[in-house]
Amino acid sequence: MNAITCRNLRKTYPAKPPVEAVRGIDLTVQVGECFGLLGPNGAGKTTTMEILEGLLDATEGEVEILGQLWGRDDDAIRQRIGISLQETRLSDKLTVRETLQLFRSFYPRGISPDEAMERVSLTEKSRALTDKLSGGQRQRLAIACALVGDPELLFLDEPTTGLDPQSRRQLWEVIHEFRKTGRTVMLTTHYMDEAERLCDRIAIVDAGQVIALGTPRELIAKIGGHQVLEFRVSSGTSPEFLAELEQLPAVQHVRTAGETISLAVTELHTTLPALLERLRQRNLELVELSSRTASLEDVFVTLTGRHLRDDAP
Ligand SMILES: Nc1ncnc2c1ncn2[C@@H]1O[C@H](COP(=O)(O)OP(=O)(O)OP(=O)(O)O)[C@@H](O)[C@H]1O
Repeated sequence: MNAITCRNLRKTYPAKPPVEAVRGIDLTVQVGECFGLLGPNGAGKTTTMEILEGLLDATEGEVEILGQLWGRDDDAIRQRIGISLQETRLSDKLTVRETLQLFRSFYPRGISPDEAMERVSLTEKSRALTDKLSGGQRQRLAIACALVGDPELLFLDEPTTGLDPQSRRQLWEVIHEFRKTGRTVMLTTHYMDEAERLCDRIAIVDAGQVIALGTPRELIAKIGGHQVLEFRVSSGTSPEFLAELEQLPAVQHVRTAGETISLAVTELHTTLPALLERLRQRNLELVELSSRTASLEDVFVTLTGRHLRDDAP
């Protein structure tokens, strides 16, 4: 049995012109996996998640959750999943404990509100009204609400968007603890570090389609180079020079962003001396040079020519 199976998922929003938000997505998520949908704003991640969560009807396609079908076994599925939406509206008239008691009342079985608070480290705030919580605490409460029914499968839509680094790490820890019990997590994010850190497998989504699927390592291996060499030269570059770079040993891809040139390389120690020699022959002065390990951001940029986040350099 898989935790999630969907076939040929499509969603077209009625608008003028209609918006094809999801354009034929097939996914299989195994029990115990943490699976991530990674993609830029508007890629169709939330739409896909909401269909998988049973909150939105697909235009086409079928979704099976833990061996049961949306449209046939809805009540049974709802007892087995927990959902944390991109934005959770909590009643500001309720305390943390009351909020969790309310959510607990929706499920015939589950964990106690106290245990849910404990799991997300909110015990000290049990009597605080929800509108007195910080952003990170509110988000942890939203996840506690998703955990209070003791779900087998947890859906998290952009769980850490807008949070400070410390709050993000706290949330990662909550997810990590949940997974220790062998349960499944499906999340969306546009933070590549989050996807790399949390997910066993990732589907990179762009314009309503999966453009790459695999473990973070497999995806990075797909672009050919595990290292990225970035540099700038003083006097600009020419198309001939860029073409020459592609011929350097161990270079898989050449990319430019403004004046910065990035080379995806398989063997840094082979490429670097050859690059320096080429610059010397062309009388080009190096102004900046750095190397780093390739990331999922590099995968996305290589596949689409765009960055995952609008504010990325
Ligand atoms: N109710 C709706 N009516 C019409 N278009 C919609 C509706 N909801 C979403 N869309 C459009 O569908 C596309 C996919 O949106 P979706 O929210 O699924 O993307 P996303 O990847 O989750 O992006 P984000 O990270 O910004 O949430 C976008 O072009 C969006 O504008």
